[in-house]
Amino acid sequence: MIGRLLAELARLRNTATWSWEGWAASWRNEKSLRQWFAVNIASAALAFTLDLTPGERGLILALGVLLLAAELMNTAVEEVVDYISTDHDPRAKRAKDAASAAVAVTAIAGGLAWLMILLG
Ligand SMILES: Nc1ncnc2c1ncn2[C@@H]1O[C@H](COP(=O)(O)OP(=O)(O)OP(=O)(O)O)[C@@H](O)[C@H]1O
Repeated sequence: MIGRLLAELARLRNTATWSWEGWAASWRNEKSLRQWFAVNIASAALAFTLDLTPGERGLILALGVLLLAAELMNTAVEEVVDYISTDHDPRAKRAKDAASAAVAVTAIAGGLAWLMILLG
């Protein structure tokens, strides 16, 4: 029982370490992630400055974090595609463009939430 618990804790620690390594590598190599992070800071600052309800603040913060997650997935897709081949191929384009569109759609969700909150 204790052995299984320790193994599970070690697995969790590894998962956290690898996630941190993924974040750190993406932060170093992806300008877009750093830009979206800056947008998130500005958006969060505004959410805490304006007179919003806790639910509205929560929605803005959660959508901001989801945007960072989408950007990380976009980075993952780009890395995998380039790892498989850097040859030009319509499938590579579709994969990269779909991942990029996922970021755009998530950003639109955040923009819509802000619009609805501000327009009431
Ligand atoms: N191997 C490939 N085959 C076909 N099209 C590709 C390939 N690699 C990239 N593209 C396309 O070329 C365009 C630019 O892609 P690229 O990966 O250079 O973008 P990027 O400017 O580096 O993107 P980001 O700023 O998100 O990192 C996109 O439409 C992408 O789908």
